[in-house]
Amino acid sequence: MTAQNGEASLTASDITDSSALVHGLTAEEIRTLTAKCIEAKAAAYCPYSLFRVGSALLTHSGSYISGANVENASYPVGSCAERVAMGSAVFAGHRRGDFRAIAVATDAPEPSSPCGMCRQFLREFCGGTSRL
Ligand SMILES: O=c1ccn([C@H]2C[C@H](O)[C@@H](CO)O2)c(=O)[nH]1
Ligand SMILES: [Zn+2]
Repeated sequence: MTAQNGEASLTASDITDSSALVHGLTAEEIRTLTAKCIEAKAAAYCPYSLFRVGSALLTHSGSYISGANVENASYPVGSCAERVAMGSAVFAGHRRGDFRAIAVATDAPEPSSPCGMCRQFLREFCGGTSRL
């Protein structure tokens, strides 16, 4: 699930029961994921791109784990928000099969989807059933 909070933005309160059904989550879970990934964006370290990204994971046990992008002067060394969130989750003890959903927020007007490196990184822990 991708959320933006620039213009034409999605906020947690826009989530309806039917949009939640599409993702196989409850409306409350999507609202919380939306709020958490937007909040996480504020912690981004992105002096090079100036593109803030926040991410939030929901585990089957009901935990929410957030991350934001952390850049580096050597650009490829930086990490996307999704990998920061997943790295924190793994550090907290979560493993493959623990994840129900991952949400991503940016300031862009259109939804943004994870890059190839994040897809590979997430695949290690999400299998094929986690919702984006
Ligand atoms: O899904 C995405 C796409 C981009 N970025 C970051 C990487 C870089 O710091 C900045 C610009 O690409 O946004 C993420 O964190 N997640
Ligand atoms: Zn990425």
